Amino acid sequence: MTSITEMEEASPSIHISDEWSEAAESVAYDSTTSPPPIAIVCGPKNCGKTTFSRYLLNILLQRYKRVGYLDTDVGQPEFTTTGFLSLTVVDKLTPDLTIPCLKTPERCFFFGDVSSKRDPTTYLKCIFTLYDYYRKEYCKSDSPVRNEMPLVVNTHGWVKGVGYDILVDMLRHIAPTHVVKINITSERKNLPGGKFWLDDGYGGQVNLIEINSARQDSFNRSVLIQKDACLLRDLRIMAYFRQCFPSNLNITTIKELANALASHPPYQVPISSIKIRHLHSQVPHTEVFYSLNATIVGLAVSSKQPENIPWCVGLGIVRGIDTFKGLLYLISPVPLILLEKVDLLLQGFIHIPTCLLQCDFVFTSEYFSSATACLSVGMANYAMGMTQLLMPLA
Ligand SMILES: Nc1ncnc2c1ncn2[C@@H]1O[C@H](COP(=O)(O)OP(=O)(O)OP(=O)(O)O)[C@@H](O)[C@H]1O
Repeated sequence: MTSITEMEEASPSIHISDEWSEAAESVAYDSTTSPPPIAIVCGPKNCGKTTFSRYLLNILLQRYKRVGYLDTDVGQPEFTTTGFLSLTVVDKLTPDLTIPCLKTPERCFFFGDVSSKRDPTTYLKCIFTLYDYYRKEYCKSDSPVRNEMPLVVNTHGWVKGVGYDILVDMLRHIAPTHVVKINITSERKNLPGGKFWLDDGYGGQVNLIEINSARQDSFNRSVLIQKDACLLRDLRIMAYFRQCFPSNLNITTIKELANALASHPPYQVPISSIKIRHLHSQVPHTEVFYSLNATIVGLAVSSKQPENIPWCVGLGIVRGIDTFKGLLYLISPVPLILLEKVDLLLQGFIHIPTCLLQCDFVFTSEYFSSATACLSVGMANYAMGMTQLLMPLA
C-alpha cells in the first residue's frame, strides 16, 4: 500500500503545511468521537477544499479500511463527472493528490447542472438523501463496529447569499463531528467566524477547525491556482466516455476519442421502454426528441415513490433517434447489467464538449422520422456502428 510519504513524493507540487497535517490528524485520531468522524470541509471558492479533502481521505485511510466521500460540489466533483452528486466508498490511497480520478460511486444522483443555483431545493434533497443513505448503511447503531465508516464531505465554494444558506442547511442536516473551515487572505470572501451554522443554545458536540489556504514558502506566497472550470469539466466528460473503450486501446488525443466514439456501436433502446425527464426546463411534447438528440443524458432508475429522486447509474450520449423503428441509440460506458435497470433518461444542462463536436464526432443532423429519413456522413458512421448490434435495454 502506498504510504503518505510516498504519496507526498508523488505529488511534489502539493504543499501540506503543519497546520493542514495537524487538522487532518485531529479529525482522524480524535479520541472524543467514538463513532468514526463525519467531517465537512468548507470555505470560499478555490481555497483548497478539494485538495484538503483528498488529503484527509488519505489520512483517514491509514486508520480505517474505507472512507465515505460525499461530494456536494456539483460543478467539479472529485470522482464523478460534472452534474453528479454522489457518495463514493474509497478503500485505496490516492497516490497523486494532483490528479483527479473517476470512481464508480456507491450511490449518485444526476442533478444535471454545474451549480445548485437553478434548483437549491432539489440539490439539497439529493444531498440529504445521500447522507441519509450513508447513515442507514454505515452508521447503524446495531451494526458491528467494523462496518462503520468515516465520512468526508466536500462542499461548493459558493459561500455568499443563497450559497451560504444552502451550506448552513447542509451543515445542520448532517450535524458533522468536525467542520474544517479554510480561510483565504481576502477576509471578506471567507465564511463568518465561529460555528456560524448553529443557533445559540445548540447542545451538540462539534469540533470546528479553522485553517488557512496553503502557502508555499518563506514569503508566504499562495499556492492557489485559478482553475479553468470549463476546461476541467470538458476533460472530465471526455475521461468518462473514454471508459467506453479498453484502457489498452490507443486513444490519446481528442480527435482519436471523437473518432472512436463515432464508430462505437451504440446500445439500442426501445423508446417505448423509457421515460424522458427534463430537469431544469420544460420542453414541448412535440420537441422532446429534437431536444434529446446529440445530448448527454443521465441514466436513471425511476423510483416506485414518485416523490423520491431517481438514482442514477451513469451518463449516456444520445447518438441518434429513429422514431420510425421506435429506437433511440445510446453510447455509454455503463455495463449492460446496470443499463438493464434504466428506465428513465434525465436531460439537464451538461453538454457534449465542443472540442469533441469539432472533430469527427458527427451526429445525425436530425432524428429519424418516417418523413425525414436522411443520410449524411454522420449517418454512414452511425450505420456502421449498428452492424455490430447490441442488446436492447429491457
Ligand atoms: N496545498 C496545496 N498545495 C498546492 N496546490 C494547492 C494546494 N491547495 C490548493 N492548491 C491548488 O489550488 C487550486 C484550487 O484548489 P482546490 O481545487 O483544492 O480548491 P477548491 O476550494 O476545492 O476549489 P472550488 O471552490 O473551485 O471547488 C488547485 O489548482 C490546487 O491544485
